[in-house]
Amino acid sequence: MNLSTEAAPPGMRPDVQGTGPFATAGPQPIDKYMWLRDLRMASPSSYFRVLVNNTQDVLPYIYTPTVGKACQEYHSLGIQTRGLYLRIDQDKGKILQRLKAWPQKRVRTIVVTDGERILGLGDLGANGMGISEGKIELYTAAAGINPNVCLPVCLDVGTNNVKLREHPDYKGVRAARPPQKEYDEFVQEFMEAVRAWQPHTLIQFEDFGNTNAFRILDKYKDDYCCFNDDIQGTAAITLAALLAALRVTGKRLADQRILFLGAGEASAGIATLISYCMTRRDAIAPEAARQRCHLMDSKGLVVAGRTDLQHHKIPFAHADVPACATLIEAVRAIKPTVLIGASAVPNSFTQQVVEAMAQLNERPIIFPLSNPTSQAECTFEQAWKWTNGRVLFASGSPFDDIVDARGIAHHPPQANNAYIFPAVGHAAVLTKSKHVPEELFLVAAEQLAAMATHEELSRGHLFPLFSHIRDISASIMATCAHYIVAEGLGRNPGGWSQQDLEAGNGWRRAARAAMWSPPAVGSAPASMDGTPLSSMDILLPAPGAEKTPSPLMSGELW
Ligand SMILES: NC(=O)C1=CN([C@@H]2O[C@H](COP(=O)(O)OP(=O)(O)OC[C@H]3O[C@@H](n4cnc5c(N)ncnc54)[C@H](O)[C@@H]3O)[C@@H](O)[C@H]2O)C=CC1
Ligand SMILES: CC(=O)C(=O)O
Ligand SMILES: [Mg+2]
Repeated sequence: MNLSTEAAPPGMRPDVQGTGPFATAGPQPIDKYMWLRDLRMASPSSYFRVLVNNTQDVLPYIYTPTVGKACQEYHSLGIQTRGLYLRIDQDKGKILQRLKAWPQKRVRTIVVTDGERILGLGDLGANGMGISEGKIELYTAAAGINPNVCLPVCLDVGTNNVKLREHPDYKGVRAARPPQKEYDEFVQEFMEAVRAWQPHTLIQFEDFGNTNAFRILDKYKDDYCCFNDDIQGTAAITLAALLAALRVTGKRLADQRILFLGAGEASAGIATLISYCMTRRDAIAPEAARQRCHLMDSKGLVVAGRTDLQHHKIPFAHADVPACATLIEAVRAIKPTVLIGASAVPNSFTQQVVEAMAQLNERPIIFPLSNPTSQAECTFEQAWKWTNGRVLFASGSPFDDIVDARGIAHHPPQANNAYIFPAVGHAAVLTKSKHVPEELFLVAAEQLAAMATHEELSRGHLFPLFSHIRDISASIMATCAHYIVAEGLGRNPGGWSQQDLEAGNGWRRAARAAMWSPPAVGSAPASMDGTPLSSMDILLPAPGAEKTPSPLMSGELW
């Protein structure tokens, strides 16, 4: 549909600074983002129908890459957030009080950021709320968590982004990030307050800077139902992509040599899970498995003897490789079968690097994972061209299809943790899991890796398309929920007996039944657990808005 010819529905912002979806110049992605936000406020049922029925089409607008731009401009977009800000200068010592005063009385899923590392865009302070909002929408769209029980949170502890915090429109705390002790006390107060307020709530840490992310995860992972999406969710999707690629090449995981550009949350998380998987699948020793993973940071290859290494890099500091300052040197020294980018350095997978990978491997596996698109290490087109179409590719943000000389379209798979976290998180919520064990990410990855059909694999699709995400999530949820209960960490989903769960596809049916869906057009807007959708202040539609036909619902999306 052409939004530029549509009239703005009543109650909706017609435009953003004159370039909106209804302007004659045609809508920009950020306008579509704003339009969807407005639709959510005006008519939540319509919004969730759009999201659930068109997830793949809408994904680039509510999520990467557009959410990156939205976070960069959040302070000047006139956004009214539905999330909860907790400010270190005003709410310290009063977080529980704030939570108890919040209009949602039942919350089961929280995505929380402190805004320090938003995608590959750096410290965006309070603007990071946009990422918590975007991720929480995917819990509903992809895994059917009732939106009434979802809460995006931003811990506003200040920002070291001086330009942003001095901007006249910036609404966050206008101070530098605090010292670690003060920061840790604030996070601790938040964790305890959430537990006191809502004991069975899953907490997803999102886009924290890596100096805090690893420490926070280590501190809370065994005592709280929580996980870090950038470390653990990313690990699972990347392992899934790799295992699916190996279904194409027919090679063993333990025979791979994997080189990472970037040695932060994503890379360390992926390398840890891959090596763990090697020990489980191919029965090799943990040390030998880690030897197959090589990380590069901004100072060069991570090798034994370097004295400047953060804690999370040390397991991957090997003695049997030379110090390499550049990626091409490292490719020549290590001869990787797999090249993974999680550096947020655009164009770092140069023609020389990609061609070297193509010389070393019949089917080079190349995953530029950095987000948003502007930070990707290379594009699909480049990887395709420089390997003569032999690449097995997956990227963090979406790229266009390539049509080859025979007219066959090749769709670049998206290796984004959005395939994983909604289902893993919903499984933890459904079973009231005490915590989120590391093993769950392995279970989820193996499940997803097996899903693409041989026909899909032959066209480079490592996973089924995101348009099937609810089916994908149901399978992952079922396996994860089963695992949690079998390990004694949680309980059977409410209303399901052991006998029902063990019969036929019992766990899958239970997962499916737990998925909330928006009400059909014309029916009363009620949620599956009986809570009226309109009972929550944040989701209150404008009077009569439900009757307004949405142009988004009338046919093809943009
Ligand atoms: N596809 C997906 O699902 C996900 C993608 N990501 C993306 O991965 C990127 C990195 O995220 P994190 O690991 O969490 O960040 P991080 O800040 O923890 O790590 C970044 C790493 O890149 C390294 N680096 C920076 N400049 C470099 C250079 N010139 N050469 C080599 N290494 C360099 C840094 O030293 C650091 O080790 C981001 O763009 C993020 O959006 C992160 C999580 C999930
Ligand atoms: C996808 C994601 O979590 C990130 O880029 O940070
Ligand atoms: Mg993230």
